Amino acid sequence: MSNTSKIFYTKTDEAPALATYSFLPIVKAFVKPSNIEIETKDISLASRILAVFPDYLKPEQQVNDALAELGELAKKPEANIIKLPNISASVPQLKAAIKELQSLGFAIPNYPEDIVTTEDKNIKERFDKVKGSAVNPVLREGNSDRRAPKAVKNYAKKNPHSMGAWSSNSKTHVATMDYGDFKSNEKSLTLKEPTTVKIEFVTSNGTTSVLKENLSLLKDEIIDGTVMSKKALLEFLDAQIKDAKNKDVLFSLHMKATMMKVSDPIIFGQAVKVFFKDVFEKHSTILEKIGVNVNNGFGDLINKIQDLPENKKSAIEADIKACFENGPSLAMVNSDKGITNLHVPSDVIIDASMPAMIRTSGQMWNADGEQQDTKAVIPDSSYASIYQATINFCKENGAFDPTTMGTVPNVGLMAQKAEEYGSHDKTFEIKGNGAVRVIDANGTVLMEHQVENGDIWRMCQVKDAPIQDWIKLAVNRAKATGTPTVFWLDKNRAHDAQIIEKVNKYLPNYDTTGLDIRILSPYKATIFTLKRLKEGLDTISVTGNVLRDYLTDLFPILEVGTSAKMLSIVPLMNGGGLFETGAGGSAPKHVQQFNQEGHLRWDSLGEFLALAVSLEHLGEVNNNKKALILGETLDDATDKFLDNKKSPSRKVGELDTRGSHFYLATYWAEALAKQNEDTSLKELFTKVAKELKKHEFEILSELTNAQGKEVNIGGYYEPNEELTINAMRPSATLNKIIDALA
Ligand SMILES: NC(=O)C1=CN([C@@H]2O[C@H](COP(=O)(O)OP(=O)(O)OC[C@H]3O[C@@H](n4cnc5c(N)ncnc54)[C@H](OP(=O)(O)O)[C@@H]3O)[C@@H](O)[C@H]2O)C=CC1
Ligand SMILES: O=C(O)CCC(=O)C(=O)O
Ligand SMILES: [Mg+2]
Repeated sequence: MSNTSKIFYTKTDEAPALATYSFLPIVKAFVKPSNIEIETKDISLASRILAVFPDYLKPEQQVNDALAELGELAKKPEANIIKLPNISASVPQLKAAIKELQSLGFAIPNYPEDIVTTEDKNIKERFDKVKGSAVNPVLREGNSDRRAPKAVKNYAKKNPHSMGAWSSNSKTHVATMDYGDFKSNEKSLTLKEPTTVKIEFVTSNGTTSVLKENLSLLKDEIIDGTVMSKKALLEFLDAQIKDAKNKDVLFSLHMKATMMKVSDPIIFGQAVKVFFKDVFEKHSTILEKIGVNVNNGFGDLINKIQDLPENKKSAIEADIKACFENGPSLAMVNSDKGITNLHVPSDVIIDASMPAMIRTSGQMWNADGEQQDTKAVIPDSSYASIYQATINFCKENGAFDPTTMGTVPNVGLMAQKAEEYGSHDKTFEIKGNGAVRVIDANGTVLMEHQVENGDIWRMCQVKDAPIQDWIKLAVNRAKATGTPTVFWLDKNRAHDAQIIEKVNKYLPNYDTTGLDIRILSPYKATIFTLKRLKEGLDTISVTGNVLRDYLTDLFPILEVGTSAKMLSIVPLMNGGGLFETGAGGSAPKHVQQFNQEGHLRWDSLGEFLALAVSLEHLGEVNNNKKALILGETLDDATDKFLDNKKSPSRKVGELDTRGSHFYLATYWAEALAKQNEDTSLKELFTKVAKELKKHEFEILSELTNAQGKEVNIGGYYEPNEELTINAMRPSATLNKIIDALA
């Protein structure tokens, strides 16, 4: 079969991976009679680790590099990829996955703590390919169009999720730097000609080292360079820790250590060191000796001191305790288990963590498991103002009301590793004092920053073709909806000023008569958008890559309760389609509940929406009528699914993900039975719908019986296939109907 009638479906991690074991057999069975093939590509963390170590594995254990294959496919017109959320692994997660794989007999090496030999270096380089956000940037060969579909909005209006009330006396606030950070030090320019640059570090005594060379840049590409001053950062963190104590609010740090996998773990580590300053000052020698790496969080210290002799360990523990007693209270990730905001850099990820706080009356959880006002520390000031503006708005106006509020779709500049989210291979922790220079092929210094030991210097890029595509997408969405459209760009920020020039250059290429398109700074755009939002009015946000990420969690979480219900389309620049399932992540908390109680609360609405647009794309590109019918009927089924409230419940014993899939299948079959455009599909699915309906009670009781007990699927990162299938497909009656179709 040619690729043209093929949809690629990703196997990922955690909750969406579990859901796939239940949902994918249904999908495969429903599309098979129309000769549409679904091919699974395993891009889970475990599979990606195995893919980089073929030489360490037995031949039968080796796996293809499915991510690289999909990355190539994304550049071709025939691409039709459904992408579920995956783990962007922090180092603690990587280590846990490695340990699990080793225990299953895969002889992969350990993550090297210290780089001594060339082999260590080689191993670390391979793991670095897997670390952090290593999947999405590879597949995102297009810009992003994320919005809440009408049916989802209407559902939320009729069935509002809970929203914590806001008090005008709330002490919650955002703390961000006002000098020395990435925003303040940014320099930016647009290249007039193509060139190749190198990045050099020249120490104050004149020694030069090359940080990166042979970086090819295109004509009209925008590049930025900037630096986060370590000195300024430490001063800021120290002041905020004291201020949190004085104001009696929780101290919380909100970073994107997964996507910004070089800079943000370092900043996270600095926060750990400042918070536990006395511990690190008093015990520096021993902590260094046992290899504590604060970039992996406070949890790394706790883990590593476990092996110390009892007297040394208890001395350190006593000083930790003193830091807790003398410092402000820390926001908690899990109060019962004593896991703080500073334990693991991937536990609190800003795009989801700030909206969760705003939805919860601006509060986070303290060590006693109670809600408390919070200082949200976001060191770099590039985007922090949008959260402060939202917090101010909630203090003045109270919480948003999901039954009346408008919606904020997003058009995001994302293609080809745009902006900060593509900067990790050009981010460096500077060792010494001196200057960092970007030098072009003619030897001209394009940019230069004075730096000090420990500063973080980085360069970002964004090519012209993605910017043009992004502006076109924004105009298309504005035209399709007639909704006011705001480019969130700050003329006083170096990078944004360059982008604004391009917007002003390319926008006149379109007929924008009657459209309301404006450019506002992120802070002003937030206020403009929030006022309208409260009045029930919609506003399209057109943003760079970081705000795409932040806003497509912030607004959906406020509007519809979760970003998992977003339609999330990436029209690939070469004509293909990448369909992301929602805008959220892989919900590790859902796996905890599933393991403990056999109840999975993962809502697959994002998968339903993505599959429908994927089928529609397949139908349009290939003139495949059956695919179009499957897509349309799936949308009808999703509407009915929402109307009948068949989303998973949070409570064990009630309908969970598996039961929700049964209902979706039933409604999809019914919609196929009802349509009159294709008689063979009509006949076939009339029978399927009848069977599903007839056995509803039996199927539901089989699914409910599988709940209420611990579930062991033989692994977390690499669960056992058979155990997982059994756990996720526990209804023999349902399986029989689906398998007969397949
Ligand atoms: N596109 C991608 O590949 C993305 C991947 N990630 C990765 O996901 C992991 C977790 O990130 P995190 O910041 O915790 O964010 P998540 O979005 O995964 O989870 C936060 C919370 O959102 C709610 N939620 C998310 N998805 C669903 C869903 N389908 N149904 C119901 N509720 C949902 C859950 O709330 P509740 O617990 O209240 O039910 C969940 O605990 C990380 O490894 C991160 O790197 C993150 C973002 C995008
Ligand atoms: O790739 C990642 O790590 C996160 C992606 C994300 O949060 C998003 O696209 O919204
Ligand atoms: Mg996100």
